[in-house]
Amino acid sequence: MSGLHLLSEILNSLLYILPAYVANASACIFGGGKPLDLNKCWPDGRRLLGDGVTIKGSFFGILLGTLTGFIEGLFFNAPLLYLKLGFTLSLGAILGDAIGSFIKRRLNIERGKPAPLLDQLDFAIGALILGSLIKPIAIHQVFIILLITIFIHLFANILAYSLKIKDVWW
Ligand SMILES: CC(C)=CCC/C(C)=C/CC/C(C)=C/CC/C(C)=C/COC[C@@H](COP(=O)(O)O)OC/C=C(\C)CC/C=C(\C)CC/C=C(\C)CCC=C(C)C
Ligand SMILES: Nc1ccn([C@@H]2O[C@H](COP(=O)(O)OP(=O)(O)OP(=O)(O)O)[C@@H](O)[C@H]2O)c(=O)n1
Ligand SMILES: [Mg+2]
Repeated sequence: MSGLHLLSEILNSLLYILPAYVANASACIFGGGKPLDLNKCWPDGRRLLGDGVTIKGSFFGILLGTLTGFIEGLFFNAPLLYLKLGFTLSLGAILGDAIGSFIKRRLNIERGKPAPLLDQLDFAIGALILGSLIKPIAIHQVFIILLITIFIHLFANILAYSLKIKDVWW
């Protein structure tokens, strides 16, 4: 594979997963308030999801991620396909992040405490599963996305921390 080919594979992968990135970042930027689990606990006595998964964050995450997909679709001349893709990627990102929080609570990891790899990849895995129902991608692109997401997520979180949008840098 030539360098140029690799670069275009990476750019294509980033364009594919972009709505999920916007969904995750928007949930963080516009989130807060009433938790999605409505303060309910699991039989283990701990919260179902915790205070880090909110109704407002989930709503704006899905809305702005879907809008991002639609805007991409205008460029690619397939607005309806990308609207659907944007929606499934965003819903998958928010669900994946919520499942990540569910797993963290079951492992007795408090809200906001780190769970390496799970924190970086939960939303991307959720997005890839639902997004591929609308527009499947090759397996090597899945690996490119997962690998790059680890670094972009870390970078975005450090940026969000320095902008005081997040309390921790992971
Ligand atoms: C465009 C529309 C319709 C709306 C814009 C929505 C919006 C407000 C977007 C914000 C994007 C942005 C520039 C964010 C800056 C970074 C920041 C403050 C992020 C806060 O995110 C925190 C973190 C929370 O994660 P956690 O809950 O799991 O702990 O979210 C992680 C964020 C990301 C993984 C992605 C952030 C990155 C982007 C949104 C843009 C990345 C862009 C590229 C990699 C380049 C795209 C490549 C091509 C070819 C276009
Ligand atoms: N569906 C979501 C996802 C995220 N957020 C917001 O984005 C922040 C960062 O998300 P994340 O790092 O996933 O949450 P944590 O607070 O670290 O909680 P957890 O340990 O459950 O991951 C959350 O605190 C919350 O304010 C939200 O409001 N709604
Ligand atoms: Mg999380």
